[in-house]
Amino acid sequence: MQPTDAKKRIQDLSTELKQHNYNYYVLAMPTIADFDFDKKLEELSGLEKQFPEFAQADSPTQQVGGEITKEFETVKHKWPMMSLGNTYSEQELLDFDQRIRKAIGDDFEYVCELKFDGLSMSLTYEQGKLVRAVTRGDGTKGDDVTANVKTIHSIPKKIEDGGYPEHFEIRGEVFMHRKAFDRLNNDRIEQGEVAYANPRNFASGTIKLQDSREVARRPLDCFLYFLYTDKPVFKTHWDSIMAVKSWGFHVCEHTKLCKNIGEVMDFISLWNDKRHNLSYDIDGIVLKVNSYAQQQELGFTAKSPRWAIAYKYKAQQVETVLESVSYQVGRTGSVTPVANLKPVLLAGTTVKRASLHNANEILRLDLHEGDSVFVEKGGEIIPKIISVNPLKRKDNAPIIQYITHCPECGTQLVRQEGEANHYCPNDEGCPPQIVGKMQHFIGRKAMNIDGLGDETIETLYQKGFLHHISDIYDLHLHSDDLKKLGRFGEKSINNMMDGIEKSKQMPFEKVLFGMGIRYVGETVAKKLVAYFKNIDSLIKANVEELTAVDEIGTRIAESLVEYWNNPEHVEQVEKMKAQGLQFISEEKEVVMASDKLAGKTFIISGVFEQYSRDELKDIIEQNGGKILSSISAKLNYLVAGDNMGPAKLDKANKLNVPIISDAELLAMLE
Ligand SMILES: NC(=O)c1ccc[n+]([C@@H]2O[C@H](COP(=O)([O-])OP(=O)(O)OC[C@H]3O[C@@H](n4cnc5c(N)ncnc54)[C@H](O)[C@@H]3O)[C@@H](O)[C@H]2O)c1
Ligand SMILES: [Zn+2]
Repeated sequence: MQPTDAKKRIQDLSTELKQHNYNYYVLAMPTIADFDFDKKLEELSGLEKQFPEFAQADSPTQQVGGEITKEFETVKHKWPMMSLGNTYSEQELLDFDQRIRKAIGDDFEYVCELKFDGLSMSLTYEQGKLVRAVTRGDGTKGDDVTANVKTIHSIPKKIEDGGYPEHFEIRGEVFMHRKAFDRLNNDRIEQGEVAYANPRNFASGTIKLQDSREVARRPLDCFLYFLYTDKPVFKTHWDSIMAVKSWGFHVCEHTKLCKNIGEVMDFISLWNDKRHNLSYDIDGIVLKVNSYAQQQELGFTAKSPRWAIAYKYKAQQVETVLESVSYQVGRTGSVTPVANLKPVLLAGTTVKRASLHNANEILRLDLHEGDSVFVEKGGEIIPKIISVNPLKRKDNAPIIQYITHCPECGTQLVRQEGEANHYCPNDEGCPPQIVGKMQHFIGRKAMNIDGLGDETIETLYQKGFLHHISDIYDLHLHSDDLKKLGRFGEKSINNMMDGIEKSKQMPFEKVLFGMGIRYVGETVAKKLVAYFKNIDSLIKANVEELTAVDEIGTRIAESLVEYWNNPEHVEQVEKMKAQGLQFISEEKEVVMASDKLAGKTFIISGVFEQYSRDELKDIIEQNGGKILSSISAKLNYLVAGDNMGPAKLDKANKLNVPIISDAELLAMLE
């Protein structure tokens, strides 16, 4: 390669890889397979060796890929959190073993561990108490996510028995079991939210949430695999890990002490098959030189220890033929293209379909009719088309054109600026949307109507009884016609009517969630109801007022405004009000406890140990205080808990707003 070309390639690769790092670590939404990422990184590393004059100081080859965020307090790591060298080749593993032998001789052992596919976490314990949890961040500094990590059950908040050092740091991988991922991700898809591609991304996205109560709802687990102490306590990694286990930490039972690289290879091939039976994802094996003294002799590179390496499994791939592309329309109108494939066996199951995600993905693949495609089942649960085999493309094969009109109702599809997905806007006339909305409404998490199921909804829609959610509450007017259908007995019709009647008592937040407005999931519905109290104020609210609510961003706000812009939706609400559904939150009667806070204004931010934010809000209001929606010079107090965003803190400081703790707030009432 010519120097000018090399210079350009190095620049391009660096820029591209930095963007991928951002997508992966910060957004938890990568757009490229790990294998391709690693290949590009390897190419960059090779070029930098050949042309060191063009290597950038902040090259992705020299730094851990993550970043610290603005949302959490930044903490400097006492011991840097590094990456691991990695390889996909057994030959390179043997080379690694040779290098070690050259440096320290033949007398050493390896500890082999599974390489859990999650995110690394550093936990600090003092006197046996968990005092801090910090993400890897950029390797030197990380985000303080203690409040969120405290919700993980398998991490001890306090160690019971003695025998542990007074101060220690322990590191491990936070991850989500596949079952929990499937369940929660399906909920997201149902609510029209962006789905996560795999459990790793879900875990990583979860740890960075601002609301610890939401984190607590998403079950995470953690395996520990490094111990750091000020004074040396153990001689080997193995001994430290065994001790850690005896203190009550979760250490993976498959960790194995290996005498030589041969035993390591056996471990690798054993887990190549067995990994599919684990309840969580691993993406490889980590081997670490066991003795601490030998680790010290070997030392570190800029980015990773020389005494450890990861062997990564290549995701299994097969080649098959694309038979057709079909399009599914979901309850929220979102259109998902699906590739129908010639059935093929992959990682133990027959694969017939693969998700194509959206129009961009079809473009990225440059997909043509009848193409031969490579399909992969990696961390992703749903198989994915990785690439096309251009050699097998038939001459004149037409390119796959994304549909312009809804396959279910013929309406022209829309695609909002900045969004990847197409939508069918005809939510009042598109069958899967109409039926899907009603099924969502009666579902367990929404109105939970007994005596009415998904199939009945489908039938009643087809027979012309149901079109809108509100029609459910008119069904009692048609019980004779229902009997005539011959499908339902008297008893089941009575049950149905009972269930429908009872559901009128369901609280406003369930009704709002049940309406199935795009991006308004359970939590969002609760927040909106707590803030606006009744549907009329919610309908009137503009984007600015909506985003003043804790955790409501512009995407949700715009979706709501757009929804209420349709007069049919407002009419529906009026009809359901008349039918007796709840559109006002049951006001907790404010019993004034005192007027000690009269005339004072407050904002509550962050996470508190003893109270939820709502509880603190009640306390303030019951004592005559007022809650404001944004920080201004008018604000009297900012009540700050853990993990408050630094931007808020900054603003409060600039405006000289006093910052108080929950304890100080309570002291004002004494
Ligand atoms: N697809 C993308 O866009 C994209 C972008 C950036 C990074 N990546 C992927 O991430 C990898 C780089 O990430 P990395 O720097 O975290 O390195 P890594 O994942 O290759 O290895 C280091 C990490 O492994 C984890 N780990 C799991 N089990 C472990 C164990 N038993 N012992 C020690 N550590 C263990 C730790 O979190 C540690 O930080 C790349 O290999 C790449 O595949 C992908
Ligand atoms: Zn449609």
